[in-house]
Amino acid sequence: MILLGLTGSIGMGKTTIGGMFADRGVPLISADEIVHKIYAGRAAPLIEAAFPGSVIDGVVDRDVLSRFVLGNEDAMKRLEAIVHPLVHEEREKFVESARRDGARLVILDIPLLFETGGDASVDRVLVVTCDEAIQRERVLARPGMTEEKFEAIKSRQTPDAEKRRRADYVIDTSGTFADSEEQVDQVLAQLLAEGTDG
Ligand SMILES: CC(C)(COP(=O)(O)OP(=O)(O)OC[C@H]1O[C@@H](n2cnc3c(N)ncnc32)[C@H](O)[C@@H]1O)[C@@H](O)C(=O)NCCC(=O)NCCS
Ligand SMILES: Nc1ncnc2c1ncn2[C@@H]1O[C@H](COP(=O)(O)OP(=O)(O)OP(=O)(O)O)[C@@H](O)[C@H]1O
Repeated sequence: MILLGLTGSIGMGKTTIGGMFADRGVPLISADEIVHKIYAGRAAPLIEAAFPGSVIDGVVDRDVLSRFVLGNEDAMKRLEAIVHPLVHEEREKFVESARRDGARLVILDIPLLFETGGDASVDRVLVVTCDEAIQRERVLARPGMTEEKFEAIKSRQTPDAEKRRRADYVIDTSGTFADSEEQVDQVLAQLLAEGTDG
């Protein structure tokens, strides 16, 4: 079974590209989705204890939490120390179950793959990229996004050019959705051919 790490900087299209692989039947688990799930569950009491007032009705409020951590490196590190081990556990469970099901390929969508050294525990890395101007336009169009928030997030992410250098596969989402679908088909064909070679 090939473990493919999927990553890319904010707004470059990880989630969209991951969805295209999932549409083609590839099992995929997303770190962001795990975070959403545990913020409504077992992470909530731990986060409330560390960042009082950040949990509302049992669910982590991401806007409140952002105000604690964005631009505050110490606070962000404390948050990550709570969240990342739980994410890791959930991901391991998923990979084991895909292995039991006989999957040939599993995709792990991990925004911070390089930043957390996760690239060492996957077999191949796919980086999703796009033109910087398109990235900015997409991200600033999101509700609640500000220039400061965008810069704070970007400053904690490995630069796109470095990600591309370290990738085994690159998909560029600057074009149309059809262009992206075509690149997904090409990468998938290469991966499955590799898997057959043993
Ligand atoms: C800071 C939080 C509250 C902001 O939530 P919000 O819903 O506004 O944004 P969202 O989660 O969609 O993230 C927006 C962008 O920031 C990136 N990002 C998220 N956390 C981090 C981080 N710790 N360091 C760098 N970039 C990050 C995401 O990958 C994405 O590109 C949230 O991202 C969070 O709780 N992060 C800590 C957990 C974490 O490390 N998650 C990353 C995947 S494990
Ligand atoms: N050709 C394309 N391929 C993929 N996405 C595209 C394309 N054209 C426009 N988009 C848009 O770009 C946006 C990419 O956002 P997406 O959520 O996939 O990025 P992301 O990298 O997962 O972001 P984040 O890091 O914040 O989680 C989506 O709104 C998508 O509709």
